[in-house]
Amino acid sequence: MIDLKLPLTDIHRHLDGNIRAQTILDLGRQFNLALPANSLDDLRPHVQVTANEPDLVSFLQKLDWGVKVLGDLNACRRIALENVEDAARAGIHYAELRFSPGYMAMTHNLPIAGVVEAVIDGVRAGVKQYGVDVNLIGIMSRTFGEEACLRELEGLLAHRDGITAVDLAGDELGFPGSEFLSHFNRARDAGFRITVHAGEAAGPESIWQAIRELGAERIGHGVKAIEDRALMDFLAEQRIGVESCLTSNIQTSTVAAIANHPLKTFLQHGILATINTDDPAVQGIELAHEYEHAAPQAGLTAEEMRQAQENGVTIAFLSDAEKAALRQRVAG
Ligand SMILES: O=c1[nH]cnc2c1ncn2[C@@H]1O[C@H](CO)[C@@H](O)[C@H]1O
Ligand SMILES: [Zn+2]
Repeated sequence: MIDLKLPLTDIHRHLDGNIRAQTILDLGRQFNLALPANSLDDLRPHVQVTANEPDLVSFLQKLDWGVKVLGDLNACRRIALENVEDAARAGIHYAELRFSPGYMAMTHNLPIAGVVEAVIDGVRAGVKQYGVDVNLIGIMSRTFGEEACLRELEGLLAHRDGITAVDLAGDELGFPGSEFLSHFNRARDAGFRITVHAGEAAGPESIWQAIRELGAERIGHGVKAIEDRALMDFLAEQRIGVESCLTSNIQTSTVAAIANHPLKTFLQHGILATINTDDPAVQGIELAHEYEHAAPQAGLTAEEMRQAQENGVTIAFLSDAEKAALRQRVAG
């Protein structure tokens, strides 16, 4: 259940994992691309999870059509704007939208820095139009290797002022964090905040690595921390935030059954864990579903959900003044 007196945040939400099926059809037509289907109903199984996937990498393939239709920078701007509209419709007050500019640029060989600029521009227009607060997180997609990630980082650095943080996402098992030390050194030198997808496909050692070697202040998913008591203590003591995404973890087969999701244990352990979507359009869910269905099924009490909602403001990549303003705006 969502506490209407508190700000509603979604701080783990992939902009390029939330491209509307209708927009994929529109852009496919606009750029004359052969799509796997020509109607919404027929397209849906190609771009949305219909049954749980066997693993993370299979799940991630569902995002591919969304970026394959990004035929020019205007298309990137469009999906950024629509993402802000979607966040507003979901009742979100503050969103951190993340995107992988190299992944978006890949199919049509778009300039990566141009993609970053177009996303920033579309989000700015959306913020004005829909009144949601948004910060952007730039993703380096580990799936495509070190050099591709370096090009993403450079595109993000070219628009440093429009980007709040950087993240590492994609195939965690195939591309361990240890391959990206220099990327994160540069990102930290540039003053970016740091969050890393870790402990989703790989084990607790991947979370330790993200914190100690990449400088992660927050962890995306972090599910496998449940296997390491010392790590859970460390996350709580050091106030390292955990961005939980309940339905996503079921759909990627990271967690076998929702009743066994570790979020409740994390909260009981005093970890600053939060409730987020991940890739709403691909998953076929919105944030309300996570609070109203997934979280109760994961065994959270109303008080634990309230705590998770509160944690969303606490660990947001905002200044103390911005957090206070956000609370004030919602409390009215
Ligand atoms: O749940 C997830 N875990 C790991 N990586 C993800 C997840 N969802 C999306 N991406 C990755 O993020 C980039 C697009 O923003 C892509 O690299 C996509 O594979
Ligand atoms: Zn994610």
